[in-house]
This record gives sequence, structure tokens and C-alpha cells, in this order.
Amino acid sequence: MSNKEELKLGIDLGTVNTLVYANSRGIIFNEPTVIAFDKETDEVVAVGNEANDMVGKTHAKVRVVKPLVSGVIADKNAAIRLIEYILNDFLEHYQSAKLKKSTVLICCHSDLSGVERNALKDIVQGFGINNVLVQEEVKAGAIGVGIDIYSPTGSMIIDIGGGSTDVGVLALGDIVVSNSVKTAGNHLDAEIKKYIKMKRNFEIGMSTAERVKIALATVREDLVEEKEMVVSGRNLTNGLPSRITVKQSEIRDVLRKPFQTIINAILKVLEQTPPEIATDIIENGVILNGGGSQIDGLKEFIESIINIEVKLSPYPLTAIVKGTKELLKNNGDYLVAPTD
Ligand SMILES: Nc1ncnc2c1ncn2[C@@H]1O[C@H](COP(=O)(O)OP(=O)(O)OP(=O)(O)O)[C@@H](O)[C@H]1O
Repeated sequence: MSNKEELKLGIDLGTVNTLVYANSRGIIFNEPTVIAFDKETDEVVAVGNEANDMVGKTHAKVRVVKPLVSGVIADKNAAIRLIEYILNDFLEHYQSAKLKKSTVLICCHSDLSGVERNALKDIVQGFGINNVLVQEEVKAGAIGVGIDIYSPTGSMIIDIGGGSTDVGVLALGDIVVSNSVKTAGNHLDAEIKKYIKMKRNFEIGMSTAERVKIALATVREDLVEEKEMVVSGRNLTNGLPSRITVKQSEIRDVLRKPFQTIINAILKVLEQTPPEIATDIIENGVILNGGGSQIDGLKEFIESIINIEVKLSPYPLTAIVKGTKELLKNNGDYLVAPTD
């Protein structure tokens, strides 16, 4: 990309991870949605991985913020500063890029209000970029996994992210039926942390709970070789730092209820899907996307309940931002297939 080129940027502002795509460059940012500020000066001290490493470890002078909760912006100022930081860092190398003629497509959760969408647009327009589009991430994700959402053939995607699980049925370039629940990765982490505190009288941090989930979470009833994991935290009986061993079957049992909530959300969408589209979905299967789709046995578990083939996304963590690449070809218009 030359300095004089018009930029096309796609932003996936997720609850847990933020990704940015740039034309001719590919994915230029793929890090946690976390920002750290100096409490006294309000200066940004770290973003992404560096800020995430500070979670739960800060001293009195640093404030670490996760700007999104359950897919929606909980701290507007922090979200603005995060996007500003990422764009500034990138645009430093393209000072003479034709910003006025450049395009930015921001993908957001379908629950984001008009006011919040406009706030996101304002941040980007503040860089002198006039053409700013905001679109729903479920559509971008479907395009990113390779579904032709513009065709009359209906398709279904289940996205288990960090803040929400979104289920969407799409046809002719738009969402026909959808449902969203807050039961997703962060909720699973919180349930693991709560269980270990209540049942084992042992306190762990959220990052440790996430590591336990990634290592042990499963929906399989038969565990041929049960895994276990040693975790560090604080023994609440004597208040001292300590270690305990957590078994896979314990974590599976804790997560039964949240997975039932996710199944109910999927069933609700299927119940509301028009019969002609339901036929397409039965023929073509359902795509499982998002970081949470990688949980052991989930594909088979969902298949056994809905009796429809479930296909795992080839890009569980990057499909949405990959979808922005396609959408940017057509200025974010979903009703017409992007052309090269
Ligand atoms: N191998 C894995 N097994 C289970 N969960 C995982 C795995 N890898 C990542 N995750 C979880 O996936 C979640 C992040 O997924 P993703 O990046 O799709 O979400 P997001 O886009 O940030 O969130 P949202 O779309 O809800 O705003 C985190 O909760 C993370 O712990």
C-alpha cells in the first residue's frame, strides 16, 4: 500500500478481542480489548496484550479498563481512546494517505444503540475519514466464514464470543431471524471462578478462570481420559497463596447450565425460522463460529440436539474481520454481493 493510497479499514470491536483489517496489509491488529491509563495524567500506558497482562495486577497509579461488557460499550471514553490509539499507531506510517477518500467499516453487536453507533462513527470521522460505516458483526462473520449471504438460500450461524452468543439466520443479504444471549466466554469464566470459590474455598482471578476454561471445558459426558489442571490463587481458609488441582468433570458440570442457555437460544431461532429457509439449513448445516466454538465436543453436542449438521468455522477468532474485507469491496452494502 503506498502512502497516497485510499485506505479501507475494517474494525471488529469485540468484548474480548479487537481486530483491524487494512487493505493490502491484512489483519494489522489482533489483541484483547483492554486499555490501561495512568490515573494521575489520564495518559494511555498500554493497550491490547500489554494492558491485558496488567489485569488484576495493577498498583494505585494505573487503571485497566475493558471498555465493552456483553458486546456493548460500557465505558465510552475508554472505547474511544482504544480506537484512537490503534488508528494513530497505524496512520503514523501513512501520514499522506488520502483519509478523506478512505473508508472504515466498524462491526458491532446488534444490541448497540443508534447513539452508540454514531459515537463510534464520530471517533473515526475525527481522523478526517468521512466514509464510516457501521454494520452488524453476525453478517460480517457469516461472510468471513464463506457463506454467500446474498443468495436466496438461507444459512444459519451461531457465534459464541466473549460477551454474547449470537444466533442468526440470513438470506438475501440480511438477517431473517436472530437471537442474542449474554451467555458466552466471559460468563463461563465467571461461573468457573464462582464454583471454585464456593466449592473449593479458593479464590482465582478471571484470567486464571479463562485458562481453566480453555484447558478443561467440555460438553462430553464420557471423558475417556479425564484431564486436570493445577491452578494458583488464594486459599480462603488461611488467606495464603496456594495451588489446587481442578478436574475436567467438575468444570463440565459447572458449565452444563450455561450451555443449556445457549442451546435454548439456538432452538428459539430454529422455531422462528420460515419453513423454506429451514429446509436450506437442514441441507447445508449450521456454522459454529467465535472463540467459544472451540470448546471440546460442542459441535457434536449441538448436532445431537438440533439434528442438523454443525460445521466448525475455519476462522473462529478472525471470521468477522475477514468478512469486513469482502464488505469493504462494496462500501459495506449487504444487499449486493461484493465485486472485486
Ligand atoms: N480454545 C478455546 N476454547 C474455549 N474458549 C476459547 C478458546 N479460545 C478462545 N476462547 C474464548 O473465546 C472468547 C473470545 O472470542 P471472540 O474473540 O470470538 O469474542 P469477541 O468477539 O471478543 O466477543 P463478542 O463477539 O461477544 O463481543 C473468550 O471468552 C475466550 O476465552
